[in-house]
Parts: sequence; structure tokens; C-alpha cells
Amino acid sequence: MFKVLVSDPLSEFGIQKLLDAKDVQVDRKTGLSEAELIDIIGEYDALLVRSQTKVTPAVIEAGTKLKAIGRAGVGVDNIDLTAATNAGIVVINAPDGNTISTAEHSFAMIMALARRIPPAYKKLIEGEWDRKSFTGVELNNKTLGIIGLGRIGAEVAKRAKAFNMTVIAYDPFLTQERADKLGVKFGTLDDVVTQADFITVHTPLTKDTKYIINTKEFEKMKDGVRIVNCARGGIINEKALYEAIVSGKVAGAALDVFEQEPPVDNPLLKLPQVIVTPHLGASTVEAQENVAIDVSEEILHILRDEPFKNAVNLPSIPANVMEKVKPYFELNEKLGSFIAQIAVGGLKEVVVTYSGDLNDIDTAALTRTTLKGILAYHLGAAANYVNAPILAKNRDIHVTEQKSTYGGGFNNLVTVTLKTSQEERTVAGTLLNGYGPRIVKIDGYSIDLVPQGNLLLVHHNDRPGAIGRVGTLLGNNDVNIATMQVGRRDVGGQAIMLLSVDKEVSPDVLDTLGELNEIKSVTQIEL
Ligand SMILES: NC(=O)c1ccc[n+]([C@@H]2O[C@H](COP(=O)([O-])OP(=O)(O)OC[C@H]3O[C@@H](n4cnc5c(N)ncnc54)[C@H](O)[C@@H]3O)[C@@H](O)[C@H]2O)c1
Ligand SMILES: O=C(O)[C@H](O)COP(=O)(O)O
Repeated sequence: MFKVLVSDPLSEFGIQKLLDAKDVQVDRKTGLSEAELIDIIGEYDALLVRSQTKVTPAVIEAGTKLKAIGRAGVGVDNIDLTAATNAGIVVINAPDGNTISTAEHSFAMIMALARRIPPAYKKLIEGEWDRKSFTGVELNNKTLGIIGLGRIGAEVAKRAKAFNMTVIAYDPFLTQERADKLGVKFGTLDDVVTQADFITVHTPLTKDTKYIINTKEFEKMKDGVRIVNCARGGIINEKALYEAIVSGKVAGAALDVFEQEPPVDNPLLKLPQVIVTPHLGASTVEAQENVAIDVSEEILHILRDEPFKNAVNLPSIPANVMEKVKPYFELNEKLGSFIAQIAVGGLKEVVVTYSGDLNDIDTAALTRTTLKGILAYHLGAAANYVNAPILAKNRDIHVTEQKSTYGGGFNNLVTVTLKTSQEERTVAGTLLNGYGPRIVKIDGYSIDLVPQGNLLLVHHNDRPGAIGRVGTLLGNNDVNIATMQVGRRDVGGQAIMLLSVDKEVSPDVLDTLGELNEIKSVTQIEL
């Protein structure tokens, strides 16, 4: 039974799939302090949050069973991604579910700012009929500057066009083609800052976007510009914004997000030109259902070891690539595990070579899986698909990927070479259509092995009686041989035997096997 902790308020309807799952127990405990979360997180396989729960390195360290953290929303700045990745925990978000709600909220803020609705409302309910203090401005024919033209920015642009605004956008990933499609002017940050009557930001908070609007940018703006932030506190420098409003440069600001949430003694909240909401961009029935549904479904996939999407700490694999690489995951992981079990010495370098059908597709996910197979043999469950590259990097294990047109007669061939402090070993495998994975080469010896169960790899001299002695010894010790293959390079030279046996062979029997005449080494492998 998997245990999932929901530590922020999530739509009950949205998490219904999790609640209904027979293999999942869901606990909902909101408003926990960091210490309270640390106390209980060790019981859980997955954690579901919105933006309130701070998933700190200490929480992640205490979450010894955690396999996944799901963010029912977009921004993952409340989750320590580095700590999660190092711990091998997948972090997923729900990037699409709240786009429309947040775009609508941003537009509501633009309109409320233009027509000064919140202060007018406040005065009226306080008993004053004041019609002269709240003269607004039209949006018609004004220029809206958008910084960050992603999902939400693009939806805001569409709405602004409907209000007959000119839209100018800055986004380093924006192409002229996409700008044309959306009917927006393609600009630099400077263009947006100098030309806009309203400026709205829709980027994530990163080291590049932190304070992207600061004193210097305010100085370049048109007098009477209006500023909107429904993305993240810290994209606009609040201190610089305060000064720009007080100086009269900025006519007003609409803020849904703050550098510190909830804001404490924030002077912006005292300015009549500033309107605020408490991080409500995604707070609609629809958005909350959407994000909770998305994240619940993906958490179930992760817990059940099924393919999942929207991981923020894993490279995304396009569907057309996934379709091609998916059948190879098992082969690559088995090759990794096999080579790790036969190689002696400290791991130094891994080279994975893809040939034949695999020559021209993106195989990065397969290399990651191979690495997981190698490291999991040494580190157990502490190594997984998420943290394998970082574990390798931290241990100075150099990983490279190569492509080759030569498949040695196979339609597809994956060759893994492992260099250690003592030796270099090579194992190659293929995926036989309709028959699954096969290991077809070990250190240059050709074989045909189904990579599963208990195996014995014996290096011996190619002399009469060597094979018989091994069979007799195993039989005398009640070890049944299911299959056996022999490979040699030259008659009478070095050779290998690969046996699949019905049970694990005891260390004593392995030692005795190793002492038999003509036997050079015996390695037990479990796949
Ligand atoms: N207020 C809320 O409740 C609420 C709700 C949802 C999302 N958000 C926030 O809104 C933001 C945008 O969300 P989205 O779904 O549109 O994300 P998105 O990834 O679709 O779009 C972000 C865009 O920002 C652009 N960008 C990145 N760095 C930039 C830079 N230095 N300069 C200019 N543009 C840059 C990216 O290229 C991308 O196009 C996120 O920060 C998210 O957390 C807030
Ligand atoms: O990044 C997001 O999705 C928004 O900031 C929404 O945050 P919330 O889930 O706390 O409303």
C-alpha cells in the first residue's frame, strides 16, 4: 500500500483518482510547520503540494521513502529541486491546468488597475460617494508590454488584442513566427520597458528573471506606466517599485505575488496606487480541479512504475522518441546491471554505443537507464533513474554515448563498456523482435542469453573435461542447470561458459568451482 501525503488544500474532486485507488492511502494534513512535516514525512511514498508547503532539504532528507513530489500548479520554487534530484525523488508539476485562470486573473488585475476599482469600492462601502478621485484610463489603443510569452503570457496577449491593445513582448525563446501568429510585436526587454503603457510579467523566478524590473528599468519607462505581477514575487524589485510609485513615475501596480508571502510590513500595501490579491491567480474551481487531476494521475503512474510526464527534474522525452526508446529500457538496465556484476575495481568510465536502428534516435534516456543499472548494483535503491547522472558525476565516473552504423549483423545493438581501476569489460545486447532482450556478446565472445534469473559466468581454458567438471560439481550440490552456452575465440584457448541455474549458488560451491582444473574465474550474476 502506497502512502500519499497531501499537505496543501487540493480539490477533493481533483484527487478523486488517488482517493479511489485501492493501492493508495491518502492522508490530508494541511498547515503543517516544517518540523511537523519532517516528523511524519518518513512514512510517505509521495507528497502533494501547492505553493504553501516549503519542501526544504531537511524535509527531503527526512522523506526516506519518498519517490515523488507532486506540485498541483506550475511554479516549483517552493521545492528544493537539487535536494530532490540528489535523493532520487521525481518532482512533477501540472503546467497546463491553471493557465487560463491565471491569464484571466492577470487581465482582471489590469482592468481593476486601469479603472481603480478596489479603492473606489473601498471608499463607497465606507460611506463616501466619491466620483472625482477615481478617473481611470482606457485600455483601447494602449500598449501592453509582456515579459515572458509562455502559456500564460500568450493567453494574456490574446485578451489584450480583443481589447484593441498593441502588444509588445520580450521572451528569449520567442520566435518571429510565434510573435506573428499571436499578433504581437517582437521586442527586446528595452523595447518593452520603453514603449509600454502597461507592463505585465509572466516568467518563472530564476536567476535571470530575479529583479528583471529594477530601478534602471523603471527610469526608462513612460511616465504614468502601470505594472502587473501575477507571476512570482521577486521578478520586480519591490523596493524599486515602491520608489517609482512614490516618485510619480509609475501610476499604479497590481500585485498577486510578493517577495515574501504572506507579505509582512510591506510598504507597497500602504500605497493607494497599489491593488493586491493574496496569490489568487490559480484559485478557481476549474484550475484547482485541473491541476489536482493532472498531478494525481501522474503520481499514480510514478508509484506504479508506469511512464509519467511533466517531471521538472528530468529531461522531457518527446512522445515520438519515447515510442522508439521505450522497448529498450529493460535491455539497457539489464546490460548495466550485468556489467556492474562482472567488473572488478572502482568505476571510472562508462561508454554506451548504439548501433543499427538506434543510430539516429535520441538515446539519452537509455544511457541514463544503463547508468541506473550499473549504480543500483553498487548503491541499491539509493540509485535510480532520477539521480543516476548526478551520482556518477559526484563519483567522477565519466559517461559517454556513441553512435555507430555497424550493428554486427543485428538490427539494433547496445554495447556497454565499463572501465574500472582494474579492467575494461564489454557487454552487448539486442532486442529481438517478438522475443525481447538478449545479451549477445561478453568481452568479445558471442553468446545468446536471455538476461534474467541466476547466472554463472565461468572463464576457463578450452580443454576437454572442463565443462563436464562444472556440470558435475553443480549437480552434486543440487544446483540444476537450465541453459548453458559456451564461447571461445580459438580452439584450445580462452573460453567462457554462461550457465543459467535454477537457484542461487552458495559461496562455498562458487569457491570450489573456481578451484577446478582449467577454471580461471567464476562470477555469479543475478538479473
Ligand atoms: N499567480 C499565480 O497564482 C500563478 C499561477 C500560475 C502560474 N504562475 C506563475 O506564472 C509564471 C508563468 O507561468 P507559465 O505557465 O506561463 O510558464 P511558461 O513556462 O509557459 O512561460 C514562462 C515563459 O517565460 C519565459 N522566460 C524565461 N526566462 C525569461 C527571461 N529571462 N526573460 C523573459 N522571458 C523569460 C520562458 O521562455 C517562457 O516562455 C510562472 O512563474 C508561474 O509560477 C502564477
Ligand atoms: O505557480 C503556480 O501554479 C501558482 O503560483 C499557483 O500557486 P497555488 O497553487 O499556491 O495557488
